[in-house]
This record gives sequence, structure tokens and C-alpha cells, in this order.
Amino acid sequence: MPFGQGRSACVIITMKTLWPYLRRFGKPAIIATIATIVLAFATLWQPRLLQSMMNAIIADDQKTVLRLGIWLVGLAVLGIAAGIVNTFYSAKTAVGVATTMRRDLYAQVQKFAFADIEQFSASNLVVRMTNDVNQVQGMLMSVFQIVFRVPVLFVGALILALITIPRMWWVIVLMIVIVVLIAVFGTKKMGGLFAKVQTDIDEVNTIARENLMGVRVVKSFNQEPQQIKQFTTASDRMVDITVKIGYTFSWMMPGFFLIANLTCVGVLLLVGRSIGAHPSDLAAVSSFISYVMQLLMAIINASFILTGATRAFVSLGRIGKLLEHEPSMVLPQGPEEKLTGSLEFNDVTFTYPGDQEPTLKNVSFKVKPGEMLGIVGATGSGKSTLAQLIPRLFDVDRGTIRIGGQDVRDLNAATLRSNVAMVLQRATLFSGTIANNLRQGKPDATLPDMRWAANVAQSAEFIDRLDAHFDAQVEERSANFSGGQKQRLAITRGVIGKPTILIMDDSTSALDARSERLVQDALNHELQDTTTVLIAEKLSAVIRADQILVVDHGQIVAAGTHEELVKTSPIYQEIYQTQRALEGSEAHA
Ligand SMILES: Nc1ncnc2c1ncn2[C@@H]1O[C@H](COP(=O)(O)OP(=O)(O)OP(=O)(O)O)[C@@H](O)[C@H]1O
Repeated sequence: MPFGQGRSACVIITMKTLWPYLRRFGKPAIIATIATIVLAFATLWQPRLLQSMMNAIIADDQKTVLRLGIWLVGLAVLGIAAGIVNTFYSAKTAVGVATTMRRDLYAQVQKFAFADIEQFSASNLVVRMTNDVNQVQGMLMSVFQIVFRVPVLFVGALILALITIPRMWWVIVLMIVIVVLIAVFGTKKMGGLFAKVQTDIDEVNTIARENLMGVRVVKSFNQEPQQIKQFTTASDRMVDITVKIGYTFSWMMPGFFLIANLTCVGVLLLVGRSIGAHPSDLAAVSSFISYVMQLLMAIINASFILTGATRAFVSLGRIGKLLEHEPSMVLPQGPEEKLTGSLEFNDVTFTYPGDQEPTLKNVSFKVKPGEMLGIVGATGSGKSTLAQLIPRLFDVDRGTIRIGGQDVRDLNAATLRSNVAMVLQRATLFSGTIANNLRQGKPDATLPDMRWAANVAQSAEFIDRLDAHFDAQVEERSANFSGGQKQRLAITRGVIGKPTILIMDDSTSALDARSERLVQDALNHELQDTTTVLIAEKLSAVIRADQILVVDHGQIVAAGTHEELVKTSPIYQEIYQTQRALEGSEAHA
């Protein structure tokens, strides 16, 4: 696609994203535009007044000099006032649009299903909500401060320059042609570079984010040099492109001013040679040069804004894509309903988005309300995938999943979220207080509710040791708690709402055997109506389950109680023997 055509298509697409936001800030946008046009007229009028004043000085007309002087001061004050109003309302529009856009993007991401977040990637979403929105804010600021002024200044300065010394028209045309050629060439060169910079920013952010989130692994495996190398490579690539952009700028600006200075010198020489025939040119020449400079500045501003706009258009395009993205799954809305705790998988097959082979194949089982279901199997066999389908983090390809006899696809968001709680191995807590985290499991949780849940999850003993108890702070990424404490807090959050179905995905792995048993006893005793789905690496965790499923390569290869499976399932026997041998050797050691 030719450059101009590509840009106009880009402008149309991005205006579709921007327009609804601009409309919301119509009043400040209009005031900013009027102020910038007033400023342009004030700028254009000054050289004309100066020229008239020079003529009055030459003619020794003191009264006119004084009158024009007052006009000039008035014009300068008007220009300053218009400048202040313009800056204030431009900022109001740009910041307002950016803030609303960021809020909408955040709300949109909250609507996304798991698959949508994976599709965009978390760090890419962060870049869109921060860097891309900042680009748009910067562009809007320059649009309202400069863009609307540019055409008025260009046309006005051109007309006034031609009126001031008409026979110099060809000098102006020549200057415009050369300056526009430089501007078009430079802008074209920089447009592609700006798009590349954006992609590189994404990559640098991803590397930095992964490194910081996995800082313990990086340090324990002495990975700092490799991480630095990886980051430096991506960062150097970004620097290379930024330097190329800098090079282009570095020859463009002197080029512009060389042409302008040559034009001024040429005009002065030409006017000087013919001053005898045109004595009035003496007063006109300074105003003519002012208009030439204004023309030049209008073209420079236009080219720089176009270049900056390329970057903002890329950002707007990315923001537009995110806002228009239809969430791959929308849970129906409706009132919260309490379900009975039966759970049924009926011939469920599931494939991860983008994968060719299904991860789960023809999975069928039934659990009665209040029962405990254990799920065991080799790593990567599909246990977590099976569990994620219960709260509908993904939709099945084929088959049905029923809770309390109802298809999960028919359950509204409130019902699904309040009936099913999930506790993951990698406990994620949010910065704030312990109480804030617990209220995610039950928004109206009281202190006795928290104490009850903490007793069930065996977290009470360490919470009691904290000075602020449930008001103790959880730092970013819960760095002030140990792995076992995090897991216990996550279990506390999972049980506090007394869910109909509680899924524990290897969520007691960091607990010692005694704590694990205490948690299980408390669950049995305190949550008798809750159906528990327990995924565990250690068979000891599921040995007392009412039913245990053995998963292998995405299929259920055996089901029954521990006693039944020990007799009938070779895979279960193998896991059992291996773990017994391991426990035995640990006991000896
Ligand atoms: N989000 C995902 N996108 C694509 N494939 C995935 C995703 N999550 C898991 N998988 C793949 O699905 C398969 C089953 O993974 P799953 O996490 O369910 O196994 P698991 O039995 O729970 O393993 P583990 O005991 O190690 O936690 C694996 O091959 C894994 O690579």
C-alpha cells in the first residue's frame, strides 16, 4: 500500500476508536481549538503591525506610533491569554480522554476469559493500558496545541507574505517545495521506525516482567548474566532504532533552518538590489522574513506531528483492537443462586485454544453432594485442566459439565463464582491486608467468619502471631509470607464463603504432613455439605477421598476408593508403591 494511502486508512480506523472519547470531552476540546486559532491570528498580525509602525516611524507620525504600540501590547496580551487557555483545555481534553480510555481498557480486560488473556499475553495488555494510552495522550496534547494552528498559520503567513512583497512569490514557492520534500522524506523514514520501537518496548517489558516475577529462580540458578544478556539484546535493538530516529531528526532540523536562512539572505539581497525602485520594501522586509519563518515553522510542526502521530496511530490501533475484542466467553448475568453440590462430567473433551490435540478426552464421572473427589496422575496428564473446566475458565469442545444438575454454561456469573471456589498451588494474594484478601472469597465477611476460616485452613496460628492480625499487610506478590503461609491464606480465602464446590489444585503441597492432615480433618468436619475436588501429587492427601480418579494422558483410566484402586489399577499401584518407597527412604534418612 502506498505511504499516503496506508496512512489515510490508518487515520480512519483510529478515528473510529478515538471519536467516542473526543465527543465526551467536546467542550474543553472546542475551547482549546478556539484558543489555538486566536493565538494563530495574534501571531500572524504582529509582523503586519510592526511593519505599519516602521512606516509611521519613518514618516515621523508619533500619534500612529503610539496607537500601534498599544495595539501591539494588546495583541501580545491576547496571544499570552489564548496560549494559557489553550494549554489548560488541551491538557484537560488529552488527560480526560486518556484516563477514560485507560479505565475502559481495564474494564474490558476484566471481561476477558482466560483464553483472551493468554491470547494477548499479560505484559502486552499492560503496555496497551500504559504506554499506548500515554502515546495517545501526547498526540492529543499536540493536536490541540499545534495541529489546528498549523493550517491557519500556513495559509495566513503565505497570503500575508505574498501581500507584503508580491514580486518575491517565487522565492516562497521554491522554499516551500524544498522544505516539504525534506519533511515528506524524513517523515516517511521515521514512520516505520516508530512502529518497530513499539514492538520492541513490548519485548523489553515482557523480559523485565518475567525476570522480576521469577527473581528467586533467577538468583538461585545464578541466571543473572543470561538474563542481563537477554534484556540487553532486546534493549540494544530498541536503542538502535531510537538512534536511527535520532539521526533522521538530526539532519532534518539543520536542513530546515539552512533553507530558511538561505531564503532570508536571498530575499535581503534581492530587496537590497532593488530598494531604489521600491523604497517601501525597507519597512516590509522584516515582516516578510517573519512570515517566511512562520511558514517554515508551520511545515516543521506539521511534519513532526505527522511523525509522532504515526506512533500514536499504532498505539490507537492496538487500543482499538483490544476494545473491540469480543471476549471468547461471556457469562450470563442474573441473581445469585445456591446450588446443590453434585458434580457430573459427561463425555467431556477439551482442547486448549490453538492446540491440535485435545488435552482431555471423553472424561465422565459423577460426585454426590458433600463427597470428596481425589484426582491423581502423572505430571502433565490433565488434572489441572479438568479442574479449570468446573468454574468455566474454559469451555468444553464436547460433552457437558453439571453442577447441582445444571449445565455450567447456563449458570450466571454470580451463581458460578459464589458456588465454586478454587485454591491453586501457586497461591496468588493481592497487596493490601489479609482481611481484604479474605473478602474476595466473601465480600461481607465478618471477623468471626475470618476466624472460622483461618481455623479450618490452619492459618490462625500464624495470623495470631502478627501484631495487626487480620489487618496485617500483604506486600506486593505476598513476599512477606512463606510458601506454606501463602497456601494457608489462599485456602482460608477459598473456604470462607462455604462454597458448594471447593477445588484444591495441589494447594497443600507446601504444607507439612501434620498441617495437611489438620486441614483435611477441618474440611471434613466444618464443610460437610461442600463437595471437595482434591488434586494431589501425594497419594496421602487423597487416600480418604470417597472416590479417586486416575488420569493418564487426558483420560480417566481408573476410578474408585483407595482400597479398590490398590487392588485393581496398575497405574495407581505403581504410584502408591513409588511413594511408599520414597516415604520409607525419607523416614530412614
Ligand atoms: N493454558 C494452556 N495452554 C495450552 N496448553 C496447556 C495450558 N495449560 C496446560 N496445558 C497443557 O495441557 C497438558 C495438561 O496440563 P495440566 O496442567 O492439566 O496437567 P497436570 O496433570 O495438572 O500437571 P501437573 O501435575 O504438573 O500440574 C500439558 O501438556 C500442558 O502442557
